[in-house]
Amino acid sequence: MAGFAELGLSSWLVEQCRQMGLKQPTPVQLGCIPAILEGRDCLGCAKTGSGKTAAFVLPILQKLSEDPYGIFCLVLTPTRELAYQIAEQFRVLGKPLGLKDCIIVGGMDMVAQALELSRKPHVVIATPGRLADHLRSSNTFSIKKIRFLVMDEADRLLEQGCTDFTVDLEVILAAVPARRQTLLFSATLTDTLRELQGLATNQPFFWEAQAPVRTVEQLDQRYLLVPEKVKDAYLVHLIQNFQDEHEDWSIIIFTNTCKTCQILCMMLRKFNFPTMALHSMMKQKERFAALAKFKSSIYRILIATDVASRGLDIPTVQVVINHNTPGLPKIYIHRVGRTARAGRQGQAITLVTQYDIHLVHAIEEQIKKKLEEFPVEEAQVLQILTQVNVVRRECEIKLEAANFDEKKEINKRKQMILEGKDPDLEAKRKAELAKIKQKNRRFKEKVEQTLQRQKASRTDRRGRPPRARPEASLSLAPAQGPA
Ligand SMILES: Nc1ncnc2c1ncn2[C@@H]1O[C@H](COP(=O)(O)OP(=O)(O)OP(=O)(O)O)[C@@H](O)[C@H]1O
Repeated sequence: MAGFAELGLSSWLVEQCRQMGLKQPTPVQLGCIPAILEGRDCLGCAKTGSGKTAAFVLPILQKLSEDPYGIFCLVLTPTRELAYQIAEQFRVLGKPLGLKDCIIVGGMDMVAQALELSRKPHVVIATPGRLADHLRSSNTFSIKKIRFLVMDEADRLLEQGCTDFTVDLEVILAAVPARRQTLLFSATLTDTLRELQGLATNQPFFWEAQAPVRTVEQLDQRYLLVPEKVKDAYLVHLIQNFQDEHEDWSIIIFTNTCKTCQILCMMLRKFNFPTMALHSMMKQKERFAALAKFKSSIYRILIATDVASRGLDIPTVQVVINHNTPGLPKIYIHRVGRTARAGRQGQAITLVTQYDIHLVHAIEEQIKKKLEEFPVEEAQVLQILTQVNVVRRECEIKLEAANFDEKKEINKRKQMILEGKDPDLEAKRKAELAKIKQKNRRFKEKVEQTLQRQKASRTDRRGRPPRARPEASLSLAPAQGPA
């Protein structure tokens, strides 16, 4: 098998790889590095934990060493934590170059960032929102001459999820040169391939790992069917067992909302589990601190929203627990990909309620693998059920007293103001929309009731004696429809 040197990388980079413990290139590196060195655009789709970051960092560093200037490369990524992680890889592998990097993410001091940008770093690693803010408000730096534009987790950057990057990306794409190399990477590129291909037009090279299953082989994937009301007792039971059976352990638990994340963190701490929370309602400094404490194993459990589901590389994580079944298979793929990375073993357990079974089927269909049931002694769970529910309720009350929802509302308003929207006007629009929806729903219900009655009356006329129907006068007159 070809080594890093055979891919066309210079000896100093091969030495950097050796020092970092990267002995042989992974398949995505084997495929993409030569194409990028040739000057082609690249779309790299490979499983989680397969070394996609080095697949773009190494050839960029090589090109930078041949013609060093700033700003040479711009890397966009959807989350702040991921930006820091990518910067770290650039720094370590690019040390002999004296690489200057600059991280531009939200939640950090904008003035300090502007100053750093004006010093022409070689590589800028940014989340789209904050970089677009700088482009709108400052003319002390330029990305007009960049050679490389990288979009890590490219499908997330382009999809219109709860954080929509479209407007910010427009600002950024208008500021970069047309003549550039564009590199797009993700474990789930294929879903948005058509949109992505519009960005990579320079002899694009597409690399996709050929594998029957979309998740890694070393990952043991389980589900646990639990009634909604006893979910938390199962969670506590799972963690307790894992703690009892392993000496060196780390778990990431994913939840669907910031509030659940916060409540569960408080609850697990009451049971003396060393837990840190990570979600978007936390201050950025707290987010970094939480992650650092988890990475250094001071805390063994990280309970997070999907802000941590993509890209984070924490080799010690042995288990991922999905407290809720992800609504999209692609979110599942990224979440469970936080374990079993770089050839290591790992386990993923998804808590499934009776309402989520269809979601599990969708996941299985996408990943092309059946999840197996995780065996649990129900009697043991029942023993702690009341205690867990009482503790959870206490935590909920405590959080309510701390005005968590109110803070969320304030944060939302701040965000709207930053986006140039009027929060009161938005609230009014939302309320009007809700009213119209409610009116529509009522109208639909009335129509359905009327149709049912008409059907019943036809059946009656065909044989049975007619029943008294006082409300049968309801008609389908248009006046009853929504305005
Ligand atoms: N050639 C290699 N040999 C051994 N380990 C490697 C190699 N390349 C990268 N790694 C290691 O593999 C781990 C995962 O790499 P990386 O974070 O780049 O994965 P990824 O493919 O970007 O995953 P995700 O899709 O989750 O973002 C890292 O710890 C990295 O140091």
